[in-house]
Amino acid sequence: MKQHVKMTTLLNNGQKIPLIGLGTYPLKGNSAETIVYEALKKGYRLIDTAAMYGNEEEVGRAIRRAISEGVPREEITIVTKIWKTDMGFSKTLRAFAKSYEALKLDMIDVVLIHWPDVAREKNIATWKALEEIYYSGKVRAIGVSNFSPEQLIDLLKMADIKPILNQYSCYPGQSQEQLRVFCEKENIRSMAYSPIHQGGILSDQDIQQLAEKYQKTPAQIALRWNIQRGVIPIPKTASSNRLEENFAVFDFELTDKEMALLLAKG
Ligand SMILES: NC(=O)C1=CN([C@@H]2O[C@H](COP(=O)(O)OP(=O)(O)OC[C@H]3O[C@@H](n4cnc5c(N)ncnc54)[C@H](OP(=O)(O)O)[C@@H]3O)[C@@H](O)[C@H]2O)C=CC1
Ligand SMILES: O=C1CO[C@H](CO)[C@@H](O)[C@@H]1O
Repeated sequence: MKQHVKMTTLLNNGQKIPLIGLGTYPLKGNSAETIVYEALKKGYRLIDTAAMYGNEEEVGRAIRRAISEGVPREEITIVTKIWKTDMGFSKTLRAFAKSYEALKLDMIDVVLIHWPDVAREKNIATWKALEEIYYSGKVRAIGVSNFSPEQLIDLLKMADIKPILNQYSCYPGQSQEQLRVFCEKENIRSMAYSPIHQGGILSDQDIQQLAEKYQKTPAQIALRWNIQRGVIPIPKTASSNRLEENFAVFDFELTDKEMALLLAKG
């Protein structure tokens, strides 16, 4: 589990980001803190949280503890998000201040708009607030989640800072290929939530056959598929064993034909 140092890619601002991370919804309290700490000790370097998850304090505590025990802060990417009800310029500034206070890390690596609003003006006002937060020096990068190509095009028209990434649901069966290609063309990194479809891909027969071929699990096949197409998966688990399983995806490679087979699922 110590391969993390090379397991990074670059974002459009030159910032390094790991190829896989840990999701934390709906973990709270001790279970959130324990699994985040354990993940960092086992080599994970990307942690996804959000104000809406109600676990930023625990996540921050786990990260600070791992850092105090020698995990290099500069290797860690912490992602948090501005929730729907906190959108708009001043509300976003206030929401970020709360997240910043809860996480208690001097620098937040990535802050995302959690969901686009139907009102274009609200997305713009929220983005302008994120830009102001970026200029304040408290965040390293800003991005979005659940944005379509159309919503991204709209945002890009008025953005002084380009979104660093777009986090959306993505697994074999919901490849979101059009969105992925759009993001790649715009140099916006794709990040996959629900990368194993909350367990929904485990019984897929093609995935099971590939798992057998590579002596891997179906979850590992689904995670590897996203990694090979440049998408960063953030599987959630509360289990120590699955934490290790989900991270052990760097010792095999799917063929082009196998990549296409999984892509064709939708
Ligand atoms: N931006 C957004 O709007 C959203 C972001 N997210 C983020 O993405 C993360 C991941 O997405 P999520 O929806 O949780 O879905 P996932 O696809 O990560 O699935 C998580 C579920 O799969 C189980 N699981 C994990 N690993 C394995 C494995 N190797 N084998 C079998 N089962 C496994 C977990 O159970 P167990 O814990 O028991 O292992 C859990 O029930 C969230 O935690 C959150 O951080 C999620 C939804 C929306
Ligand atoms: O991040 C999230 C976690 O899961 C929730 C329930 O599916 C989503 O609504 C939310 O976007």
